[in-house]
Amino acid sequence: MIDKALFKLPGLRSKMPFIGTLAILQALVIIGQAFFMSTAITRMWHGKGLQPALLSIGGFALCFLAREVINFFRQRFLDHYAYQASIEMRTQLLDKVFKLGPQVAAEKGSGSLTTTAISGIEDVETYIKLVLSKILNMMIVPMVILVAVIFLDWKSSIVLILTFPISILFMIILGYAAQGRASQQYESYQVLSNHFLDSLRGISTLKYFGRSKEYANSIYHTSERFRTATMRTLRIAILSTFALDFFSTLSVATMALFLGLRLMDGTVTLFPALMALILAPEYFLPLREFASDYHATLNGKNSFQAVQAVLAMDEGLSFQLAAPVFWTDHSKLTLSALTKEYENQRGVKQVSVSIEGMKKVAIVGASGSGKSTLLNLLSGFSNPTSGRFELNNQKEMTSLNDLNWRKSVSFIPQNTYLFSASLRDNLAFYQPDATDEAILVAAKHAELEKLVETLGLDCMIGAGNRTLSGGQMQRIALARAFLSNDRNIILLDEPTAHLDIETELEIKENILPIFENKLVFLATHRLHWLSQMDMIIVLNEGEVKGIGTHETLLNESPYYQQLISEMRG
Ligand SMILES: Nc1ncnc2c1ncn2[C@@H]1O[C@H](COP(=O)(O)OP(=O)(O)OP(=O)(O)O)[C@@H](O)[C@H]1O
Repeated sequence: MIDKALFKLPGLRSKMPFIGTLAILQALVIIGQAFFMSTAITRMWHGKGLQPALLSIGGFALCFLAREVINFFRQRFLDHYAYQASIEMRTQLLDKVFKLGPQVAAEKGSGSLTTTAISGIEDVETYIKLVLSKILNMMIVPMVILVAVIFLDWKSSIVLILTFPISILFMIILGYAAQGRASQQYESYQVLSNHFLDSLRGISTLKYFGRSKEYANSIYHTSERFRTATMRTLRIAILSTFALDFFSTLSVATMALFLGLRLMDGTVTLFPALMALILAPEYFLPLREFASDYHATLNGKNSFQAVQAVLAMDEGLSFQLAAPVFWTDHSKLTLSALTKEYENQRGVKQVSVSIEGMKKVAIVGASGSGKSTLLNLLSGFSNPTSGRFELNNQKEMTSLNDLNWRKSVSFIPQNTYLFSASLRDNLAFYQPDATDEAILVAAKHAELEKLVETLGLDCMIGAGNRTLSGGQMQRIALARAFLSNDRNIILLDEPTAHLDIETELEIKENILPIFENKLVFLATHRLHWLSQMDMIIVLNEGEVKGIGTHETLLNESPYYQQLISEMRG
């Protein structure tokens, strides 16, 4: 029910004594309420009239008020603390997601991450409030009331002592069953979130191929699974509420029966009997209040664990760069036995290569040979499963997932992401302070002159705005790289894949001068790049099949010869 990691929340331990003290105070005013009410009734029962009872009624009203005031302040205090803690947790979560980079979205799913960061954190906020108020109340209030009942009438306290552990035991048994169901519910929620977001992203493709109805059905079935899982959890949660209500009512009734019999026997007087009876429902109240929010507690616990799981993810950094790297003729990057395994075991295996100075390195291989995987490792967007990087023979790193490294590279991925922003901001992505003149020069190099003329730099593009073709998007990615003066390491993943061969050759003329005085990694399927490269890494099923210049590989590597003839078509 309570996750131990919850106690590691900043400031929580120091707040516990205060909330515990409020729970004790609350128990005392409940006893006060019962005392004054029993006194008033007893006095009136003994025919002393209303006058002497008025003082006790006033005392009762005061205790009632004090109880409400304590509740109000405790609630405000908890609301404030839980809100602050959840904001802090959301900030940590987002920080961590940005530090981990795209690999966390690939691993957990963007939909699941988004729901964790939004509704998940809200569930955690409720969870913190519930744990701090209801669970603490459940541990303190019944005990204080029990002591009072023991003093009033120890025989009545036996009923309370016997039924409380039974109720708790019952709750634990149901709790285990509910936990399993709630975990299934949470898993199906994550699947639904990912499935929904993926379908939304691919909606135009689905529509284009006439498969949108099929997907609508698939989302319906996924949400049905989530609904069924939710209903199963709720069934157990409601069962536990019913069971607790039943046990507490039964024990209060049993106590009332025995007290009635003993009152008639004269073995107990009216005042202690009445006060013990008034206190009995209060004894069970914290337990019942907790049971009524049981479902929310389970949701909150699952969300809390999901957040903790992301926060505990390894950033894969054994060493952090102190500043962005400016690549020089003497800089050196060594990859040693670099391996990246996905669940399907593919990726890249044991890649070892050393690159020095302003080299232009091509990565070639058939589709699925691991080109993008290697570029993602070089960009720091994913962590290797094993192996290491060495920078300038001194800094050994288990991953390049380092903010300063990412600030050193321009990365042109296969699919360019356009931000919902102006054309200017999209072009100046790596160089936000670039002047309009510099932006226009970069746009010209990327053959985007006409587009800029037609739309203007202020035109909003990206999600929800003006859409661009695949080729135009890729040219924007190239213009971004052309504009980035401070980053002289460029990674390009099939940079011209969406362009027709004429445009590609035109842009190539502009790209080649920009490659000068830069370290370049270029993954490509196109033959015409290879003769202009200083080094070619040949991959086949994730393994290196050869490293060298175009000429040496042509003479020495039969696999490269075969690949080249396949590329020629
Ligand atoms: N996120 C991932 N999860 C699981 N497997 C993956 C993932 N990314 C790539 N793979 C697998 O790793 C292998 C290498 O993929 P990669 O995208 O690196 O190849 P590629 O040479 O760039 O292919 P292409 O030329 O088609 O872009 C493939 O078998 C692919 O299915």
